[in-house]
Amino acid sequence: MSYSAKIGPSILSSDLACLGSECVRMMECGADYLHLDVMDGHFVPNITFGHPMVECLRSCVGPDPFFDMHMMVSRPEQWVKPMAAAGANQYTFHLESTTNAGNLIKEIRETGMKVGLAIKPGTTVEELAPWAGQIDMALVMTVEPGFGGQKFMEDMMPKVSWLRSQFPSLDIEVDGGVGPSTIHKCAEAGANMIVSGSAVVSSDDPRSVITMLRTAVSEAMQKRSLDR
Ligand SMILES: O=C(CO)[C@@H](O)[C@H](O)COP(=O)(O)O
Ligand SMILES: [Fe+2]
Repeated sequence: MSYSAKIGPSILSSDLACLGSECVRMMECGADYLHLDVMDGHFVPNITFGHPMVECLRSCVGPDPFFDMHMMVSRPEQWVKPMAAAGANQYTFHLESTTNAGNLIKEIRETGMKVGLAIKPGTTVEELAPWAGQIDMALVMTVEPGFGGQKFMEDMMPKVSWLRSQFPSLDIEVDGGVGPSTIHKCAEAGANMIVSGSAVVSSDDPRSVITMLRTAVSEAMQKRSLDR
């Protein structure tokens, strides 16, 4: 097993006027990485921020925190180089947003960033499967992308279980409505990278929530390895 349990707060739910200090706070509370949601108002019905903000966040937090860019945009090809230059570490694009995933994967790799591939709830995991050998991470959305604070879609868990059974060492991320009450489903299905927005950011004790989420994933991983 080459993957590990990692918790990445989504800062979309934080006070957007204080994004830099919110990123620092999340890292101080034990986050393993930061999940940055980029929305263009076209691929999804909401707008967030782009590479100039990412560049500012990078200067604010320093070189170490890993930035997982969740690119909810219609033309993901357009932002690969700007995001790499701004300090992004992983470029996670949506399979639904491109007609040439193979070329995009190559372009992302050429910048030195890692490659993430996301699917919306209506996209089957079989459509993602042909690319699984070429990516670093698969993101199974557990809400319709666009907004934080939505209800977790448990019916996405068979996608995660299937991916884990087919690709035992792939990083598998879940995103949307994940928190203490839904983490066990994700962990049992085999997700190891956990995005959590409102449950972490709005908590009075984000450190405890992050620790709880990581423990749930680690215990499920241990159980899977004993069962084998
Ligand atoms: O990409 C998205 C939404 O489109 C997510 O990253 C959410 O921002 C996560 O927030 P919660 O659902 O955990 O509150
Ligand atoms: Fe996201």
